[in-house]
Amino acid sequence: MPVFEGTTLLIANPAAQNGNGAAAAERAVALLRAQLGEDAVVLVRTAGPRHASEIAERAEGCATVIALGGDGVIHEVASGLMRRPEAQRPTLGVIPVGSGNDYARTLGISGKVDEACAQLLTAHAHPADVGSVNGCWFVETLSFGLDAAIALDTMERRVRTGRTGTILYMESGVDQLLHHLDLRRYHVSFDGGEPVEARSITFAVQIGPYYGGGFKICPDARIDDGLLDVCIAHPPVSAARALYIFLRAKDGKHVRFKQVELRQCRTLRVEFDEAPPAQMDGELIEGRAFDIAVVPHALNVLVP
Ligand SMILES: Nc1ncnc2c1ncn2[C@@H]1O[C@H](COP(=O)(O)OP(=O)(O)OP(=O)(O)O)[C@@H](O)[C@H]1O
Repeated sequence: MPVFEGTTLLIANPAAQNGNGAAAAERAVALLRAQLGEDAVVLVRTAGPRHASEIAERAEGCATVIALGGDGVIHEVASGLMRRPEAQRPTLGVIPVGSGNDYARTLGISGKVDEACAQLLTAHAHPADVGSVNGCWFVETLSFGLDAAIALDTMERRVRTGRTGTILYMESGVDQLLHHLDLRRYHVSFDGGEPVEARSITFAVQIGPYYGGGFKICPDARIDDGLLDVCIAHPPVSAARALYIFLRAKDGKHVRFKQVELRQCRTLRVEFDEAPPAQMDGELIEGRAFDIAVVPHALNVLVP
């Protein structure tokens, strides 16, 4: 089906970015309707957690579903679409209105609503890989340890301080690095190989290159290569050194440090001694053992 044939469903989180999602949704639906027709775009506002994924899962007869909000609501919409049969899975478009906006950054979609709508209206559908972990889906990032603790800390910090974007992640990162630099012990097996025991500070599994609001943790990750890109930060490292390496990750320059290991795989299993802080696309995931795989080209996504 051509990208904008039939009804386009716009699923918007009015609470995204401290409430900016509400006005962004009104603006986006007006811009999309002006080009596609009054009746061609249906706006549904999410009422709370998991609502976006329920709406996406029921998106009958839509060629395209657009998620408006932060990485959390994009994650929910993509998860709902993944629960549909592959042949009836609409194309996913995103309008980023969040604090991190990492998936939109990967797709090259603007953080400004007007520009994002213009980009989507002339975009084409491109196949994207999706990650699976213990029966859940992720479109950009899954991580354990320090980086996940940072992502989870940002949620509480944003409510408390009202900050968003890179400054929010920087503040949180510095605080976690200086006060919670814990080593996690685990066994990991890549592509069905022998499990190896290791300890690390961070362990990120990526579909796209970004996490944490623009940190290029796996600079070479591509959304369509059928591979998971993994970044592991090994000890020994002091808090000051870890902070220095963390700041270099903003532009992907952390990869030159000997503590940083990058690798690619299609599946991996990681079993921690104790349940670590863990996040997928910025949302909390709980557990001690994680079975992770890539589903190549599982979802079509709109790219400029
Ligand atoms: N109406 C709503 N009121 C409150 N929370 C909602 C509502 N709809 C969805 N949510 C939840 O809000 C959470 C965060 O949403 P979202 O990711 O869109 O914005 P954000 O948190 O501002 O951005 P980011 O994920 O980039 O930090 C999601 O977990 C989602 O389930």
